[in-house]
Amino acid sequence: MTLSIWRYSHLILAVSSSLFLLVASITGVILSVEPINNKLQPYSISNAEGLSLAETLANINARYDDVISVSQDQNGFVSATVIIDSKNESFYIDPITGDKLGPIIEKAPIYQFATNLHRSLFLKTPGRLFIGLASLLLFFIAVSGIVLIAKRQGGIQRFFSSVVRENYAQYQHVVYSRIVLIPIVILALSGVYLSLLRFQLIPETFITHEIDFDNLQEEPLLDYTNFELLKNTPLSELRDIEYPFSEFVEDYYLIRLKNKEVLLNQYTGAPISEKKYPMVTLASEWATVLHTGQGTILWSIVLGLGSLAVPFLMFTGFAVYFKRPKTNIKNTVPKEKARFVILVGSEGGTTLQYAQLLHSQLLALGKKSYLAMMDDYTTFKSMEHLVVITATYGQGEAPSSAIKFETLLKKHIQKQPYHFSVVGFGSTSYPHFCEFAYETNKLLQTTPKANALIAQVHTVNDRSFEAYTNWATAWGNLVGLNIRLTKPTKLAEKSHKSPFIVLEKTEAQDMIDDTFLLTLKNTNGAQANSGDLLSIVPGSGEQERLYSLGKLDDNIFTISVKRHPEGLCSNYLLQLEKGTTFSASVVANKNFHFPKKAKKTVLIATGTGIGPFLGMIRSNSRKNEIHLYWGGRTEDSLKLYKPFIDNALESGSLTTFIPAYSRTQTEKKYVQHLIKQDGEQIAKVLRKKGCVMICGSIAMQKEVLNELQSICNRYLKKDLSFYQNRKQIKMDCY
Ligand SMILES: Cc1cc2nc3c(=O)[nH]c(=O)nc-3n(C[C@H](O)[C@H](O)[C@H](O)COP(=O)(O)O)c2cc1C
Repeated sequence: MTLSIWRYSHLILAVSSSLFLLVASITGVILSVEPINNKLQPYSISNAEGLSLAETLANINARYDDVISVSQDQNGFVSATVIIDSKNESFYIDPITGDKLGPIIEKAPIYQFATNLHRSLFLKTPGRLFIGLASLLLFFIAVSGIVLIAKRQGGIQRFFSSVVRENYAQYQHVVYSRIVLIPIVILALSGVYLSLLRFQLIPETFITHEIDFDNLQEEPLLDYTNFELLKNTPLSELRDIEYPFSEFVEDYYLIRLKNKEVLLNQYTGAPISEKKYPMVTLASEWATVLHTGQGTILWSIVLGLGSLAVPFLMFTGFAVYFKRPKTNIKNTVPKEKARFVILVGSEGGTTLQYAQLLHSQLLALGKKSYLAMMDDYTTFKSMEHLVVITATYGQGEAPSSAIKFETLLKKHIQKQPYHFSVVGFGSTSYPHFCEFAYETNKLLQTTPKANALIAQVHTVNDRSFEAYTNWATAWGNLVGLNIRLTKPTKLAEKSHKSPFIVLEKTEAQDMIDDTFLLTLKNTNGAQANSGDLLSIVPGSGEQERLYSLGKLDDNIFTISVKRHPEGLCSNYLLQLEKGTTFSASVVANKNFHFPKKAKKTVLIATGTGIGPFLGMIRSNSRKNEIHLYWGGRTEDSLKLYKPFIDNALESGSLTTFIPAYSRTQTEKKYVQHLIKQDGEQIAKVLRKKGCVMICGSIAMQKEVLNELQSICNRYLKKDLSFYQNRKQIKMDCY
């Protein structure tokens, strides 16, 4: 079944049962306190479990003349019903001394109220039916939830591997449901069972004894303390024992043990009848204990927490659904007439939102653009340009709107030639970054009539609007259109601007490879760490640009900037004078913070990617092992950072610095070559729970990841994803 079917089933089940589940779970939390409260009453006697039934009865009979019955409840509390002054009295007793301990616990009104609401909503039979159905739906919700988590995590074997955080509600929903799913499944199933029992859909069977009254003997007479069964059965096995009603031989001891019922001749102690409880009875008891937690504090707490989690999961689950972008598409141009066809592979709807920006812009430019999902692929008679924009899910799999794309692509061969371009939306936090986009690109390359406009897939990490718009502008140039996408407010992050003062700046004449460093002081104390991003908007109506921050001191940061000849932001930053104040905001990038616990870290960067690492190395006051691999063009390229690196090596905050220069020798050397060369040492870092951090271009990231994968295969016999999931590989590439 496809992911979307599971997701919709999960949602519909949750919506249809939400009110009942809310009532049942809140009352369930209240009811989970009752068994804990009961169990904590002082009626449990240590050492009593070792007593035999014969000893227990002897102790009680010695204290009371007329005993009617002795019982033991789920808490292990022993009670007796005796006649005192011609009146029946029931109370808890000490089975060793026979002392009266206290009155039988009565259900407090709050528990009585909660029980009625929980079982039947005070609606008697219809209420019981609703609650029974809600339990069944809860079971299906839990099962579909398990499937969804397994799919999201990339297989059941990775069920408990770390969850990629996309937003608060989604993260909490997945993390907490993994913890409470098992108790919820048990609660739901036992609830269904108890409802079926109540409606007699599971027939309750009762024990009936056949007694041969004519053959009951009074000889050989034995004292009850010598009855075999009473002597050999421990008290812990007892549920209750009813004494003979009279001295007639036809009256007997009725003994209910945990697994059977026995009738004992009161004179000889011979069993008159012995019957094991039927499976249904035992199953019903188990269902009751599992559902109510009676008799165990630990299970009651688990059930209480499970019940408490239900409203929380409902809340976060609905939040996930309502936060999901709307995905309805309205086309004004019929597909037969469209020159531009944009196909989207999306699951959560964000990719579609981005695609809609391009579609609207094309329409605004008077172009015939048609927007559809990848699974709507068909014959497009006038198509000249196909743009496929797709997310990746699972382990590099298609999102739900692109599952049939491959089949459809082979089925509907276009008559006219056309150009195609593929944009991949994904996240470098997942092991198979944008893999489905790469596969789609490969597929299109072998499709008749399809010609690549841009051979490479353009990847967009973590919905970076900047990365997307860069591609859109480049694509527009190739097709002769001036595409300038503007970030819709709904995609804009809410960030608070702070004033930053320029403390230091590489002078234009000192720039190497068009790169310069800016040292900035934040004057109103916005908190940031190395690896967080500085968002700068170079002019009103312009898109933000993000720069990775290196924290040099409290409120002092550095950014490493590559000037692009036409780059609005890089040129804006370059012309800032020392002492100038400008406005920017900090965007948290928690996944790219220096690891707190790792003793050894490998940092890999090219060009300006070194920026955040400068801050991380500076903060390494504990002198943990840090190895920095850096790729630049020539030795000259290092000039900007050299004083810093030399200083760090001298102070011990950096252990080794290994550069790769691509233009100093005839044979080009890149960081991935260094990684390959030092594979064994890097494997050791990963094995010792150390961390590898990568910052720089996506192209470099791809090569380095390939090398890391080979290192993991060769030295560690594990897939790279194993370390990615443990956050031992951290990346921030652009
Ligand atoms: C369950 C799940 C699995 C994902 N798996 C991958 C993956 O394997 N590779 C990748 O690059 N991105 C992966 N992503 C990230 C998405 O592709 C990315 O967030 C994308 O922007 C989602 O677009 P959509 O909202 O249009 O579906 C995954 C996201 C989720 C929620």
